[in-house]
Amino acid sequence: MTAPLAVTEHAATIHGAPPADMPLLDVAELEKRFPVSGTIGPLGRLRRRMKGGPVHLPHVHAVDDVSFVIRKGETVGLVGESGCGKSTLVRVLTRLLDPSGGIVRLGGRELSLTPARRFAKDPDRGRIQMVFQDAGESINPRFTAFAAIADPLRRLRGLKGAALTAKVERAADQCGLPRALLTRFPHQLSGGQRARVGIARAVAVEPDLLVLDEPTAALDVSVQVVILQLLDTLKTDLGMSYLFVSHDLGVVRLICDRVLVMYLGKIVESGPARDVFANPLHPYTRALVDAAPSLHDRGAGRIRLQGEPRSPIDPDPNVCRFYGRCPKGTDRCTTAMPELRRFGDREVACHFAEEITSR
Ligand SMILES: Nc1ncnc2c1ncn2[C@@H]1O[C@H](COP(=O)(O)OP(=O)(O)OP(=O)(O)O)[C@@H](O)[C@H]1O
Repeated sequence: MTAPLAVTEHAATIHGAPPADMPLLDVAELEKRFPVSGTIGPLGRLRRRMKGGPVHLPHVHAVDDVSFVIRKGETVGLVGESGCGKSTLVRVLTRLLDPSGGIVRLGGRELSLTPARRFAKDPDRGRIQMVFQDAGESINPRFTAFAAIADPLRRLRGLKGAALTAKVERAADQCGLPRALLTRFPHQLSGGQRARVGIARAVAVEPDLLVLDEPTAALDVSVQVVILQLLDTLKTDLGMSYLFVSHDLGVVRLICDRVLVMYLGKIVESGPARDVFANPLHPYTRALVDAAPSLHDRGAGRIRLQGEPRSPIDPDPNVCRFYGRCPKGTDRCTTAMPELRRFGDREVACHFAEEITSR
């Protein structure tokens, strides 16, 4: 297992010389806001400004001041309820979306300086690849398995002819996809085979970092196990790092070195996955662990907690996002947003973390 690296260590790489042991991925103060639909648009904003009216428009703060690092060879889990911002975060990291602020640095290169549209054709595009939840939906239905795997090799590596075929076949072999299936379309493949195509397509261009957005959620439990084993083998054989997004805390505890717990756009706790789940320090992580389906109920659905989350639209910067749902909440939580603080190899954003750690 890779040694843990705390969330705030990124600071050393933002200001001053990069350390010798530079993280593979360095995310600093990342923000992504979406305008609330039905708002007035750029022209309306201009009109309001000319009339001297308010120009601020409401925004969903989907990712709010998020910082973390991933080291070479590490598997980092990302967990949190639906709507906490996991998909938005990974879409910004993989440069499918532009951030509203902050830095994404991969192997020292600041990816966030390149607009998403331009990055799609960038030679470094292949260094960070994504595997989506449902390969059946993310693969073009008119592409055979061969064409799906060949597509990024053509676009990003400029391969064609025999060299292209050799790379596609190699990726299929690595992912346990029989070559005879390469001529089939997605609807002619089983869920597990489609998942293998999605993974082969991502690893064919030899990325440094694979971002897996619930890669097994659409699969039967028995197939999930086989795909997780495949991912484990590939990681060792190809020397990749993983960011693994999942609702399944059992799987995250099993395969991840570290975990990031996200709530309403913010990281509220991070640390070694086993320790975080065995002894959660943030009341939200505790609630998540308590609400997680047992082994018998695996696949029973997403975790749902009691109570309504606060609104993600222009949240009050002085109020803890978990206030209102938190059993520990007091007036203090409504006047000062708790910052992430370090406790050994853990980081926790709660005013009462000392109380919890000293139990
Ligand atoms: N294009 C968009 N426009 C406006 N709001 C958006 C957009 N995409 C996401 N959001 C909002 O951003 C917040 C985070 O959504 P996101 O899909 O990232 O959460 P999630 O944790 O990935 O959820 P799930 O696990 O259900 O996929 C939500 O409040 C969502 O409604």
